Amino acid sequence: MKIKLYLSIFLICTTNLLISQDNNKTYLFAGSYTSGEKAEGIIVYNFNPETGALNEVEREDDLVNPSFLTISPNGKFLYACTETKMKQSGSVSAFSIDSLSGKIAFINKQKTAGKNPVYVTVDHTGSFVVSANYTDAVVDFFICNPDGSLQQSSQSFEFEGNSIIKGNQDVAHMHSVVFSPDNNFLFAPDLGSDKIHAFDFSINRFLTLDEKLTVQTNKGVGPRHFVFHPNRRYGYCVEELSGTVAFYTYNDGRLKLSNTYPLYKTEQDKYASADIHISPDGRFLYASNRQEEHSIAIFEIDTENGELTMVGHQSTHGETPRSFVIDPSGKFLLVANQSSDQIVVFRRNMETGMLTKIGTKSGLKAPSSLKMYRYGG
Ligand SMILES: O=C1O[C@H](COP(=O)(O)O)[C@@H](O)[C@H](O)[C@H]1O
Repeated sequence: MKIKLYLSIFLICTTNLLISQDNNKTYLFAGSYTSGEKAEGIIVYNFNPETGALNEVEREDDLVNPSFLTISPNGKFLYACTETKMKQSGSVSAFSIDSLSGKIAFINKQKTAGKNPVYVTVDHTGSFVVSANYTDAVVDFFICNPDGSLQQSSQSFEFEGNSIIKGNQDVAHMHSVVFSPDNNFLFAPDLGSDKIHAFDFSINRFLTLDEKLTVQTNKGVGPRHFVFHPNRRYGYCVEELSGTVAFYTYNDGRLKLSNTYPLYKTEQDKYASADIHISPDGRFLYASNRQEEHSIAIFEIDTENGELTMVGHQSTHGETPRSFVIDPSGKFLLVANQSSDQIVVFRRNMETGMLTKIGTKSGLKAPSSLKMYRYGG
Protein backbone atom coordinates (compact mmCIF):
# COMPACT_ATOMS: atom_id res chain seq x y z
CA MET A 1 0.00 0.00 0.00
CA LYS A 2 2.79 2.38 1.11
CA ILE A 3 4.88 1.45 -1.95
CA LYS A 4 1.90 2.24 -4.24
CA LEU A 5 1.48 5.64 -2.56
CA TYR A 6 5.21 6.50 -2.94
CA LEU A 7 5.09 5.37 -6.57
CA SER A 8 2.08 7.62 -7.30
CA ILE A 9 3.76 10.61 -5.63
CA PHE A 10 6.96 9.94 -7.64
CA LEU A 11 5.00 9.72 -10.91
CA ILE A 12 3.05 12.95 -10.21
CA CYS A 13 6.28 14.83 -9.36
CA THR A 14 8.23 13.64 -12.42
CA THR A 15 5.29 14.29 -14.75
CA ASN A 16 4.93 17.85 -13.40
CA LEU A 17 8.68 18.37 -13.78
CA LEU A 18 8.60 17.16 -17.38
CA ILE A 19 5.60 19.37 -18.21
CA SER A 20 7.19 22.48 -16.71
CA GLN A 21 10.51 21.75 -18.49
CA ASP A 22 8.66 21.33 -21.80
CA ASN A 23 6.86 24.57 -21.16
CA ASN A 24 10.01 26.50 -20.43
CA LYS A 25 10.33 27.80 -23.98
CA THR A 26 10.68 31.20 -25.59
CA TYR A 27 9.43 31.70 -29.13
CA LEU A 28 10.03 34.48 -31.64
CA PHE A 29 7.19 35.20 -34.07
CA ALA A 30 8.15 37.14 -37.22
CA GLY A 31 5.56 38.73 -39.51
CA SER A 32 6.44 39.97 -42.98
CA TYR A 33 5.33 41.55 -46.24
CA THR A 34 4.64 38.92 -48.91
CA SER A 35 4.42 41.35 -51.88
CA GLY A 36 0.63 41.08 -51.87
CA GLU A 37 0.68 37.33 -52.70
CA LYS A 38 -0.29 34.37 -50.53
CA ALA A 39 2.95 33.07 -49.04
CA GLU A 40 4.77 31.96 -45.90
CA GLY A 41 4.11 35.18 -44.04
CA ILE A 42 4.70 34.28 -40.37
CA ILE A 43 7.76 32.35 -39.24
CA VAL A 44 8.09 30.95 -35.71
CA TYR A 45 11.52 30.35 -34.14
CA ASN A 46 12.53 28.63 -30.94
CA PHE A 47 14.75 31.13 -29.07
CA ASN A 48 17.57 29.98 -26.82
CA PRO A 49 17.55 32.45 -23.89
CA GLU A 50 21.13 31.53 -22.94
CA THR A 51 22.85 31.85 -26.32
CA GLY A 52 20.41 33.95 -28.36
CA ALA A 53 20.26 31.27 -31.07
CA LEU A 54 17.14 30.99 -33.26
CA ASN A 55 15.87 27.68 -34.64
CA GLU A 56 12.99 27.62 -37.07
CA VAL A 57 9.84 25.86 -35.85
CA GLU A 58 7.42 26.49 -38.71
CA ARG A 59 6.27 28.77 -41.51
CA GLU A 60 2.60 29.70 -41.69
CA ASP A 61 1.64 29.90 -45.35
CA ASP A 62 -1.32 31.21 -47.35
CA LEU A 63 -0.99 34.62 -45.72
CA VAL A 64 -1.01 37.98 -47.50
CA ASN A 65 1.18 40.68 -45.93
CA PRO A 66 0.88 39.75 -42.21
CA SER A 67 2.84 42.89 -41.46
CA PHE A 68 2.23 43.38 -37.73
CA LEU A 69 1.78 40.83 -34.93
CA THR A 70 0.70 40.88 -31.31
CA ILE A 71 0.28 38.15 -28.69
CA SER A 72 -2.50 37.86 -26.09
CA PRO A 73 -1.38 38.44 -22.47
CA ASN A 74 -1.76 34.69 -21.63
CA GLY A 75 0.31 33.68 -24.68
CA LYS A 76 -2.47 31.49 -26.11
CA PHE A 77 -3.33 33.56 -29.18
CA LEU A 78 -1.56 35.57 -31.84
CA TYR A 79 -3.30 38.32 -33.78
CA ALA A 80 -1.93 39.63 -37.08
CA CYS A 81 -2.74 42.49 -39.40
CA THR A 82 -3.35 40.69 -42.71
CA GLU A 83 -3.95 41.93 -46.27
CA THR A 84 -2.08 45.12 -45.44
CA LYS A 85 -0.90 47.45 -48.22
CA MET A 86 -3.65 46.12 -50.54
CA LYS A 87 -6.18 48.06 -52.63
CA GLN A 88 -9.12 46.61 -50.70
CA SER A 89 -9.86 46.68 -46.95
CA GLY A 90 -7.45 44.72 -44.79
CA SER A 91 -8.15 42.20 -42.07
CA VAL A 92 -7.08 41.02 -38.65
CA SER A 93 -6.41 37.27 -38.30
CA ALA A 94 -6.46 35.17 -35.12
CA PHE A 95 -4.20 32.16 -34.52
CA SER A 96 -3.85 29.78 -31.57
CA ILE A 97 -0.33 29.07 -30.28
CA ASP A 98 0.73 25.61 -29.08
CA SER A 99 3.02 26.48 -26.17
CA LEU A 100 4.76 23.08 -26.32
CA SER A 101 5.75 23.23 -29.99
CA GLY A 102 5.44 26.95 -30.78
CA LYS A 103 3.31 26.10 -33.80
CA ILE A 104 0.42 28.38 -34.67
CA ALA A 105 -2.96 27.47 -36.18
CA PHE A 106 -5.29 29.83 -38.02
CA ILE A 107 -8.62 30.38 -36.20
CA ASN A 108 -10.47 33.06 -38.19
CA LYS A 109 -10.17 36.55 -39.61
CA GLN A 110 -12.34 39.64 -39.76
CA LYS A 111 -12.30 42.57 -42.14
CA THR A 112 -11.17 45.96 -40.95
CA ALA A 113 -13.29 48.94 -41.97
CA GLY A 114 -10.22 50.57 -43.51
CA LYS A 115 -7.35 49.81 -45.86
CA ASN A 116 -3.89 48.93 -44.68
CA PRO A 117 -4.04 47.87 -41.00
CA VAL A 118 -0.54 48.49 -39.62
CA TYR A 119 -0.90 47.79 -35.89
CA VAL A 120 -2.98 45.47 -33.74
CA THR A 121 -3.15 45.27 -29.96
CA VAL A 122 -4.95 43.22 -27.30
CA ASP A 123 -6.29 44.79 -24.10
CA HIS A 124 -4.81 43.67 -20.77
CA THR A 125 -7.65 41.19 -20.10
CA GLY A 126 -7.14 39.48 -23.48
CA SER A 127 -10.82 39.98 -24.37
CA PHE A 128 -10.63 42.81 -26.91
CA VAL A 129 -8.51 43.49 -29.99
CA VAL A 130 -8.06 46.89 -31.64
CA SER A 131 -6.43 47.65 -35.00
CA ALA A 132 -5.09 50.89 -36.50
CA ASN A 133 -5.45 51.36 -40.27
CA TYR A 134 -2.95 53.65 -41.97
CA THR A 135 -4.28 54.34 -45.49
CA ASP A 136 -7.91 54.78 -44.39
CA ALA A 137 -7.47 56.35 -40.96
CA VAL A 138 -9.75 53.97 -39.07
CA VAL A 139 -9.52 52.38 -35.62
CA ASP A 140 -11.45 49.05 -35.41
CA PHE A 141 -12.59 47.38 -32.19
CA PHE A 142 -13.17 43.59 -32.03
CA ILE A 143 -14.51 41.40 -29.23
CA CYS A 144 -12.58 38.10 -28.79
CA ASN A 145 -14.38 34.87 -28.01
CA PRO A 146 -12.92 32.58 -25.30
CA ASP A 147 -11.42 30.36 -28.04
CA GLY A 148 -9.46 33.38 -29.34
CA SER A 149 -11.62 33.88 -32.44
CA LEU A 150 -12.62 37.42 -33.37
CA GLN A 151 -16.16 38.70 -33.72
CA GLN A 152 -16.90 41.18 -36.50
CA SER A 153 -15.66 44.69 -35.79
CA SER A 154 -18.23 46.22 -33.45
CA GLN A 155 -16.88 49.79 -33.46
CA SER A 156 -15.05 51.70 -36.18
CA PHE A 157 -13.79 55.24 -35.77
CA GLU A 158 -12.74 57.16 -38.86
CA PHE A 159 -10.45 60.17 -38.51
CA GLU A 160 -9.83 63.15 -40.73
CA GLY A 161 -7.01 65.64 -40.53
CA ASN A 162 -3.67 66.70 -41.95
CA SER A 163 -0.55 68.59 -41.04
CA ILE A 164 2.46 70.30 -42.58
CA ILE A 165 4.60 67.57 -44.23
CA LYS A 166 3.51 67.22 -47.86
CA GLY A 167 3.00 63.60 -48.93
CA ASN A 168 3.08 62.08 -45.45
CA GLN A 169 0.56 64.38 -43.76
CA ASP A 170 -1.99 65.27 -46.46
CA VAL A 171 -4.56 63.12 -44.66
CA ALA A 172 -4.86 61.37 -41.29
CA HIS A 173 -2.88 58.10 -40.84
CA MET A 174 -3.49 56.01 -37.72
CA HIS A 175 -0.23 54.26 -36.88
CA SER A 176 -0.76 52.40 -33.60
CA VAL A 177 -3.13 51.75 -30.71
CA VAL A 178 -1.94 51.29 -27.11
CA PHE A 179 -3.94 50.54 -23.96
CA SER A 180 -3.03 52.47 -20.81
CA PRO A 181 -1.44 50.41 -18.01
CA ASP A 182 -4.73 50.43 -16.05
CA ASN A 183 -6.67 49.34 -19.18
CA ASN A 184 -9.02 52.34 -18.81
CA PHE A 185 -7.84 54.32 -21.85
CA LEU A 186 -6.61 53.67 -25.38
CA PHE A 187 -4.23 56.00 -27.20
CA ALA A 188 -3.98 56.16 -30.99
CA PRO A 189 -1.06 58.10 -32.53
CA ASP A 190 -2.13 59.69 -35.85
CA LEU A 191 0.96 60.31 -37.99
CA GLY A 192 -0.96 62.36 -40.58
CA SER A 193 -2.61 64.84 -38.19
CA ASP A 194 0.08 65.13 -35.49
CA LYS A 195 -2.32 63.95 -32.80
CA ILE A 196 -2.55 61.22 -30.21
CA HIS A 197 -6.27 60.45 -30.04
CA ALA A 198 -7.57 59.29 -26.67
CA PHE A 199 -10.43 56.88 -25.98
CA ASP A 200 -12.06 56.17 -22.64
CA PHE A 201 -12.29 52.39 -22.19
CA SER A 202 -13.63 52.36 -18.63
CA ILE A 203 -17.31 52.68 -19.60
CA ASN A 204 -18.77 49.17 -20.21
CA ARG A 205 -15.56 48.15 -21.98
CA PHE A 206 -16.44 50.00 -25.18
CA LEU A 207 -14.36 52.74 -26.75
CA THR A 208 -15.58 56.32 -26.30
CA LEU A 209 -13.53 58.97 -28.08
CA ASP A 210 -12.47 61.64 -25.59
CA GLU A 211 -11.44 64.86 -27.37
CA LYS A 212 -10.44 66.50 -24.06
CA LEU A 213 -7.70 63.92 -23.54
CA THR A 214 -6.50 63.96 -27.15
CA VAL A 215 -2.96 65.36 -27.50
CA GLN A 216 -1.91 67.78 -30.26
CA THR A 217 1.79 67.07 -30.84
CA ASN A 218 4.34 69.48 -32.28
CA LYS A 219 3.70 70.12 -36.00
CA GLY A 220 5.33 67.83 -38.55
CA VAL A 221 6.59 65.20 -36.11
CA GLY A 222 4.36 62.28 -37.22
CA PRO A 223 3.61 60.33 -34.01
CA ARG A 224 3.93 56.60 -34.75
CA HIS A 225 4.40 54.09 -31.88
CA PHE A 226 3.95 54.64 -28.14
CA VAL A 227 5.17 52.77 -25.03
CA PHE A 228 4.39 53.13 -21.35
CA HIS A 229 7.17 52.77 -18.81
CA PRO A 230 6.78 49.75 -16.46
CA ASN A 231 6.24 52.24 -13.59
CA ARG A 232 3.02 53.32 -15.43
CA ARG A 233 3.78 57.05 -14.94
CA TYR A 234 5.76 57.83 -18.10
CA GLY A 235 4.92 57.42 -21.80
CA TYR A 236 7.24 57.74 -24.81
CA CYS A 237 6.16 58.31 -28.41
CA VAL A 238 8.45 57.73 -31.38
CA GLU A 239 7.91 60.53 -33.88
CA GLU A 240 8.68 59.14 -37.35
CA LEU A 241 8.89 62.29 -39.46
CA SER A 242 11.07 64.38 -37.12
CA GLY A 243 13.23 61.44 -35.92
CA THR A 244 12.48 62.25 -32.30
CA VAL A 245 11.07 60.67 -29.15
CA ALA A 246 8.59 62.63 -27.05
CA PHE A 247 8.47 62.00 -23.31
CA TYR A 248 5.07 62.42 -21.60
CA THR A 249 4.16 62.15 -17.95
CA TYR A 250 0.99 60.10 -17.53
CA ASN A 251 -1.79 60.26 -14.98
CA ASP A 252 -5.30 58.79 -15.27
CA GLY A 253 -5.80 59.31 -19.02
CA ARG A 254 -3.79 62.55 -19.22
CA LEU A 255 -0.56 62.72 -21.23
CA LYS A 256 1.54 65.84 -20.61
CA LEU A 257 4.49 66.57 -22.91
CA SER A 258 7.64 66.99 -20.86
CA ASN A 259 10.56 66.81 -23.30
CA THR A 260 11.64 65.77 -26.81
CA TYR A 261 14.94 64.11 -27.80
CA PRO A 262 16.58 63.51 -31.22
CA LEU A 263 16.93 59.87 -32.29
CA TYR A 264 19.38 60.23 -35.19
CA LYS A 265 23.11 60.74 -34.80
CA THR A 266 23.25 63.33 -37.56
CA GLU A 267 20.85 65.71 -39.25
CA GLN A 268 18.94 64.06 -42.14
CA ASP A 269 16.95 65.35 -45.14
CA LYS A 270 14.22 62.90 -44.26
CA TYR A 271 13.59 61.02 -41.02
CA ALA A 272 11.92 57.62 -40.70
CA SER A 273 12.05 56.42 -37.12
CA ALA A 274 9.94 53.35 -36.52
CA ASP A 275 9.78 51.22 -33.38
CA ILE A 276 10.28 51.87 -29.66
CA HIS A 277 10.72 49.60 -26.60
CA ILE A 278 11.83 49.81 -22.97
CA SER A 279 13.99 47.17 -21.26
CA PRO A 280 12.05 44.97 -18.77
CA ASP A 281 13.87 46.63 -15.83
CA GLY A 282 12.71 50.10 -16.99
CA ARG A 283 16.27 51.48 -17.18
CA PHE A 284 16.82 51.82 -20.95
CA LEU A 285 14.78 52.99 -23.92
CA TYR A 286 15.51 51.90 -27.52
CA ALA A 287 14.12 53.30 -30.79
CA SER A 288 14.86 52.32 -34.40
CA ASN A 289 15.86 54.65 -37.23
CA ARG A 290 15.33 53.68 -40.89
CA GLN A 291 16.59 55.59 -43.98
CA GLU A 292 20.29 56.43 -44.02
CA GLU A 293 21.36 55.57 -40.48
CA HIS A 294 19.67 52.15 -40.00
CA SER A 295 20.35 52.24 -36.30
CA ILE A 296 19.01 51.68 -32.83
CA ALA A 297 19.17 54.78 -30.60
CA ILE A 298 19.90 53.87 -26.98
CA PHE A 299 18.86 56.04 -24.00
CA GLU A 300 19.18 55.66 -20.26
CA ILE A 301 15.96 56.52 -18.41
CA ASP A 302 16.14 58.48 -15.19
CA THR A 303 13.60 56.38 -13.28
CA GLU A 304 13.08 59.23 -10.76
CA ASN A 305 11.74 61.71 -13.34
CA GLY A 306 11.50 59.88 -16.71
CA GLU A 307 14.05 62.10 -18.54
CA LEU A 308 16.33 60.44 -21.11
CA THR A 309 20.09 60.54 -21.59
CA MET A 310 21.52 59.42 -24.93
CA VAL A 311 23.91 56.49 -24.42
CA GLY A 312 24.75 55.69 -28.05
CA HIS A 313 23.70 54.36 -31.43
CA GLN A 314 24.04 50.79 -32.69
CA SER A 315 24.09 49.99 -36.42
CA THR A 316 21.47 47.33 -37.21
CA HIS A 317 23.90 45.66 -39.67
CA GLY A 318 21.17 45.71 -42.28
CA GLU A 319 18.56 48.03 -43.76
CA THR A 320 15.17 49.34 -42.61
CA PRO A 321 14.77 48.25 -38.98
CA ARG A 322 10.96 48.54 -39.01
CA SER A 323 10.57 46.43 -35.88
CA PHE A 324 12.61 45.09 -33.00
CA VAL A 325 12.00 43.21 -29.78
CA ILE A 326 13.73 42.79 -26.42
CA ASP A 327 13.59 39.18 -25.18
CA PRO A 328 11.66 38.63 -21.90
CA SER A 329 14.89 38.16 -19.89
CA GLY A 330 16.21 41.50 -21.18
CA LYS A 331 19.51 39.90 -22.25
CA PHE A 332 18.95 40.18 -26.02
CA LEU A 333 17.53 42.59 -28.58
CA LEU A 334 16.48 41.30 -32.02
CA VAL A 335 15.96 43.55 -35.04
CA ALA A 336 13.92 42.91 -38.21
CA ASN A 337 15.77 44.55 -41.10
CA GLN A 338 12.95 44.70 -43.63
CA SER A 339 14.96 45.69 -46.74
CA SER A 340 17.85 43.28 -46.14
CA ASP A 341 15.67 40.23 -45.37
CA GLN A 342 17.22 39.29 -42.04
CA ILE A 343 16.83 39.28 -38.27
CA VAL A 344 19.93 40.45 -36.42
CA VAL A 345 20.46 39.31 -32.82
CA PHE A 346 22.28 41.55 -30.30
CA ARG A 347 23.35 40.74 -26.75
CA ARG A 348 22.31 43.55 -24.40
CA ASN A 349 24.60 44.77 -21.65
CA MET A 350 22.06 45.12 -18.83
CA GLU A 351 24.25 47.65 -16.96
CA THR A 352 25.17 50.01 -19.80
CA GLY A 353 22.30 49.30 -22.23
CA MET A 354 24.80 48.85 -25.09
CA LEU A 355 24.32 46.21 -27.79
CA THR A 356 26.77 43.70 -29.33
CA LYS A 357 25.87 41.81 -32.49
CA ILE A 358 26.02 38.03 -32.00
CA GLY A 359 24.20 36.61 -35.01
CA THR A 360 22.10 36.99 -38.13
CA LYS A 361 19.14 34.90 -39.25
CA SER A 362 18.48 34.99 -42.98
CA GLY A 363 15.99 32.96 -45.02
CA LEU A 364 12.96 35.18 -44.61
CA LYS A 365 11.65 37.97 -46.82
CA ALA A 366 10.84 41.53 -45.74
CA PRO A 367 10.42 40.91 -41.99
CA SER A 368 8.29 43.72 -40.59
CA SER A 369 7.20 42.74 -37.08
CA LEU A 370 8.79 40.73 -34.25
CA LYS A 371 7.10 39.49 -31.08
CA MET A 372 8.35 37.12 -28.34
CA TYR A 373 6.70 35.11 -25.59
CA ARG A 374 8.21 33.00 -22.80
CA TYR A 375 6.14 30.02 -21.65
CA GLY A 376 6.62 28.69 -18.11
CA GLY A 377 9.89 29.46 -16.34
O1 LIG B 1 3.57 55.79 -46.46
C1 LIG B 1 3.31 54.64 -46.27
O2 LIG B 1 3.47 54.11 -45.01
C2 LIG B 1 2.66 53.04 -44.61
C3 LIG B 1 3.21 52.52 -43.30
O3 LIG B 1 4.46 51.96 -43.56
P1 LIG B 1 5.58 51.88 -42.43
O4 LIG B 1 6.59 50.90 -42.91
O5 LIG B 1 6.14 53.26 -42.24
O6 LIG B 1 4.89 51.40 -41.20
C4 LIG B 1 2.64 52.00 -45.68
O7 LIG B 1 1.88 50.89 -45.29
C5 LIG B 1 2.07 52.62 -46.94
O8 LIG B 1 2.01 51.67 -47.96
C6 LIG B 1 2.97 53.75 -47.37
O9 LIG B 1 2.36 54.45 -48.43
